[in-house]
Amino acid sequence: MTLPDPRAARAFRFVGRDYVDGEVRLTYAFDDGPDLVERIGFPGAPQPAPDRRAAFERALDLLLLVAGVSYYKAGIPRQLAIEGTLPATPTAALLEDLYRHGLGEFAWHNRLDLRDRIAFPAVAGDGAAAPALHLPRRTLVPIGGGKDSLVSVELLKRAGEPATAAWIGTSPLIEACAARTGLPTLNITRQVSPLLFEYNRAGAWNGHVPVTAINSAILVVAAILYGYDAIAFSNERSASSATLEYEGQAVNHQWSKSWDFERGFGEEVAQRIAADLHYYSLLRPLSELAVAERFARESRYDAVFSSCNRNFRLLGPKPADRWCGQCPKCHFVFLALAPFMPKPRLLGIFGGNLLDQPELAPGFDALLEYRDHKPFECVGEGRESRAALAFLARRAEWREDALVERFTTEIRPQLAAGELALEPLLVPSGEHRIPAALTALAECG
Ligand SMILES: CC(=O)N[C@H]1[C@@H](OP(=O)(O)OP(=O)(O)OC[C@H]2O[C@@H](n3ccc(=O)[nH]c3=O)[C@H](O)[C@@H]2O)O[C@H](CO)[C@@H](O)[C@@H]1O[C@H](C)C(=O)N[C@@H](C)C(=O)N[C@@H](CCC(=O)O)C(=O)O
Ligand SMILES: Nc1ncnc2c1ncn2[C@@H]1O[C@H](COP(=O)(O)OP(=O)(O)OP(=O)(O)O)[C@@H](O)[C@H]1O
Repeated sequence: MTLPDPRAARAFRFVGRDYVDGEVRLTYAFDDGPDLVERIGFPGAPQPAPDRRAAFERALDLLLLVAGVSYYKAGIPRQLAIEGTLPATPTAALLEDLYRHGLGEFAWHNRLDLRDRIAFPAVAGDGAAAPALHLPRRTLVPIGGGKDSLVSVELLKRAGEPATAAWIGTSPLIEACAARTGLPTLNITRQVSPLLFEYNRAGAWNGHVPVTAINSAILVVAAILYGYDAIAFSNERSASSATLEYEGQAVNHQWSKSWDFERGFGEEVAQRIAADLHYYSLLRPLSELAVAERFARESRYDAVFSSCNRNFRLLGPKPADRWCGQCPKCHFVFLALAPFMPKPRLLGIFGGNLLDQPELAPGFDALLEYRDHKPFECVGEGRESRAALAFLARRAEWREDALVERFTTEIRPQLAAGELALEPLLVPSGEHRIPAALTALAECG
């Protein structure tokens, strides 16, 4: 059968969603083309309690609309057709923000302008405020296999908060981290429609999607199904900074990890799904360096964690080792941990010294925003990388390594000395939604 070209479609249809035997099915289509069906599996096949049924239905509606971003991007038609319940006006505004900003990197790479293209049909008015569901006091803590969520896990353990380590997908690496936390675990499966991959192979539009928003909407469904009153992500302050500016617009690879998304999504959940379900990020006041400093305080996860996103591909090859050593994430995490860890421990984790490999200079330059923009990856701000390298340049055990020496001789003379201090970047700051009982622990460690 010849596949229709989604780029020629007039409409993207949110066809519907259902929940049967522990599986959510989300269905989409371009015009009258074949259904794209995403499947999300909730182990134990729970049924929502009768008094949570209405909230569950609203959470499914939100998930359908949020997860549609993966499929919409294949064609980006002007018309969005919702065949189930239309969202309230504020929800439509949240979705427009998500699709525009969350697809910002996608649009930049494909030289597309999405600004006037995305409008969600909506019902007027705010709708009724969501009631409280009397959810049990316990937290779902999503884990991604990297350092950030493991810092959150340890904070929640120290605070004595009942928590479950939850992850989406079938990564053995995340599973090993989850087991290492010692917390109860919850593994939610997710199967992206195979038809999307066929569209991709046939030349559909493709690029980055705001995956944290998708994971967030899945976890809202899980919180109502299993009974949790909090979802604690591990998105740091630095995630709100743009990757680059283009025609006056900020393009942020990590947009759905940003404070703007967290605030909007958290309010949406509390106002329209369940008044007592709290969505927040426990690391929001921290920079990437501050998170790295906390992670370095204990070695419990050294042998299992990895921040290298090449491990988490759905298709295609994965690296032979937990750290590929070649990608921006490997470079940044090595650099961010170096000021806070004994060198032999860090080299043991990565299986080598990335700062003593001259061929990696272009990768580190991009992190410093030297002759390049920050990479499209989950990495800290340029000033964090510059401060970390300036710190290492003063340390006897690091200063003779090729890329540290190059920084000292070639790059540092071009930088203002006053902007290279590490300590100010470790100070918590900025807005957050952390519950009062946890704020002091999150901010002071
Ligand atoms: C693992 C990864 O980084 N993948 C990115 C990569 O995808 P690639 O084409 O190399 O392969 P697959 O991951 O196997 O995906 C195959 C195609 O499937 C589609 N797709 C996948 C997942 C999904 O949720 N929706 C989808 O539509 C897509 O068409 C894929 O081509 O490059 C893609 C294009 O730039 C990225 O979109 C893939 O990123 C994944 C969605 C992903 O999970 N990435 C996270 C590791 C990630 O980037 N996290 C960000 C958070 C950003 C945010 O705002 O949430 C971060 O840590 O900064
Ligand atoms: N597969 C997943 N399932 C559930 N949550 C995830 C998944 N992947 C990432 N996350 C969550 O999304 C947020 C952003 O992910 P991110 O990759 O920045 O964090 P991380 O893996 O904990 O740390 P690192 O930055 O070192 O990779 C974190 O809260 C993380 O737990």
